[in-house]
Amino acid sequence: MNNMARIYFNSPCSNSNGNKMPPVWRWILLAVIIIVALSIFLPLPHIFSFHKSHAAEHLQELHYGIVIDCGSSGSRVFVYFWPTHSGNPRDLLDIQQLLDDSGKAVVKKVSPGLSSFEDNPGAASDHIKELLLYAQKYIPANKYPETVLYVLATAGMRMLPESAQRAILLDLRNDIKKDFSFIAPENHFEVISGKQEGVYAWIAINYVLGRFSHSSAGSDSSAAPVELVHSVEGETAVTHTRKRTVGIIDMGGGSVQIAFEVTDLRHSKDIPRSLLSEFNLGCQESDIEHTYQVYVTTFLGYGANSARERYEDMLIQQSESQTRGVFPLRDVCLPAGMKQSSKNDNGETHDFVGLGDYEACKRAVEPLMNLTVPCSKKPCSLNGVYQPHIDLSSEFYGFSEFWYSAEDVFGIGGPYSYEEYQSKAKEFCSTSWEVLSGRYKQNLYPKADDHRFRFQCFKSAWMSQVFHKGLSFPTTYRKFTSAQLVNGKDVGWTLGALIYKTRFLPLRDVEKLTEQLQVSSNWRHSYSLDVSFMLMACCFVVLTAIVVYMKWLKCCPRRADLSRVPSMSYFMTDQDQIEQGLQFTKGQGFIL
Ligand SMILES: Nc1nc2c(ncn2[C@@H]2O[C@H](COP(=O)(O)OP(=O)(O)OP(=O)(O)O)[C@@H](O)[C@H]2O)c(=O)[nH]1
Repeated sequence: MNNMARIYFNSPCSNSNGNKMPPVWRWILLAVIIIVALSIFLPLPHIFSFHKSHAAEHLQELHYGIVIDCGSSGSRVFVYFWPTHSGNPRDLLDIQQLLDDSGKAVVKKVSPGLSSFEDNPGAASDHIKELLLYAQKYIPANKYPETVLYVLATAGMRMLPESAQRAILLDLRNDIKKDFSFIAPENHFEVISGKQEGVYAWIAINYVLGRFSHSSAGSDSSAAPVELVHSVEGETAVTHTRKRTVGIIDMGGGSVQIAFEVTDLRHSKDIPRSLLSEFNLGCQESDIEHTYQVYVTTFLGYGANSARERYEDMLIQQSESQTRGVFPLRDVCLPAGMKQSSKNDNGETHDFVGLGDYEACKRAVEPLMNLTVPCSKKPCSLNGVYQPHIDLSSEFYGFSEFWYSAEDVFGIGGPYSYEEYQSKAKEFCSTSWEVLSGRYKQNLYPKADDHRFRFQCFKSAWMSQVFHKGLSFPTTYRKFTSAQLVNGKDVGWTLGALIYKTRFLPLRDVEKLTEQLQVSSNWRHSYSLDVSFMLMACCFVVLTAIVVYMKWLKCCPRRADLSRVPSMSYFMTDQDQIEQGLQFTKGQGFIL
């Protein structure tokens, strides 16, 4: 006690005047005012931040989808993901391809194609399971039950008799659900039509290029030219503007698809309904902004591998009629000196020897395009099928064979130039097989597998003829790009299939957002009432406090008097006094 200083707080009113407002009440009054003020202003940011963080959490939740493309040359699995939809009906789902830790797309291919299980359909599911086991490693296990799975087969399966298709699909439907918990009802396993395949490829590229986006945001999308679209709403013709879409040509192993938007109803009237596809990518029924009319057609048997088979059959037939079966057959579409043995559908083996003549090859494959088939309505493309005039100011993208044929061996994938392509192809075909195979062994063509390399000469001639002679693109056309990835994203038709098949998913989020907006506007209304009430209460409390304080002041001594009264006293030891040199009387306080 001796060595310590004690501090006393003396109220100015705690004198001997008989105070009517004890200090404790003053503090209570102050506390009430502070509490009332805090209760009004503190919840605002808190409530808003709660709403914001809740919404952010909701949007960050990821959803997954798996699509397996069962093509004629093999089956390939793709994994996609998307965050919860924004709830804005103008937005489509933001579907992205899943990448692994090294930034590579999660994709796996198994060969041969699903159609090769024609005689053993019970083994088809094992083939697909291998792909699913791979894909599911990249998806969080708790998401399996809400992950959608589509197994979609194309040209290879289309070429099988229906009974064989059914047997294979049945095996998949029965077996896959036993081992995997993905969402995969029966209709998620199907053989899609060529038209669907074309439309899906068209959707995929336009989606990735941002051509379906109706906002001006996004670098590529904002650079897209604007198109006037004439359509009909009810009885009236309307015109609206939106981004110009690009056309596609997709050449697989078995079939070829071409699809492009028809933006003028006057032209679409000329197009047979079977060649026109109208669809709405929006989640709401009368969504004109997302409704597109696309000319789409498919040519089964016009894919590069099927065309090669037809070509070999044609050579065999010609040789049988002309040379009475002299073998090996001389083949202008194989590199000079290359020998090739092929088995036909009857199990017969035929030998071919390459002559390496690219121009002669182009002429030789022409009859396979069936350009002389009567054309009931002009103009026609392959096989007598009507094709409206193509607007050459619009862009086209070429997929699959168009990409592999240009890129794998020639290294010129991307913007297409007729002259460059022809010169590369001519040079390749005419180079002797001995030289070419030497280069191949030195790994100078790392992207090309053995099959691609052997048939590159044929495939490049076929691709060129289909593009220019069959589909009538002039050799001067400069707006064609072969592509596999665009903006780093895979633009295969599987992405388009998922976009199309999940187009109604946002509906739930659109409804949820509308409800939330409703609730939040109600909440804001009731909250503003609360705030008004609280403010009035606060004013009342403050006014009362002022009145009480004024009354209390009257009972207090004047400030001048108070100045003589010690407000805070130190009680110090003798030692303290000496050390601080203060004038101090023992036991008496001093004014601070
Ligand atoms: N370099 C390379 N070539 C490929 C690849 N995938 C397929 N090809 C080749 O491209 C050709 C066409 O293959 P896809 O585009 O997969 O066609 P598909 O799905 O088998 O055929 P469709 O059933 O007609 O759609 C095949 O003959 C293959 O030789 C690949 O990943 N890399």
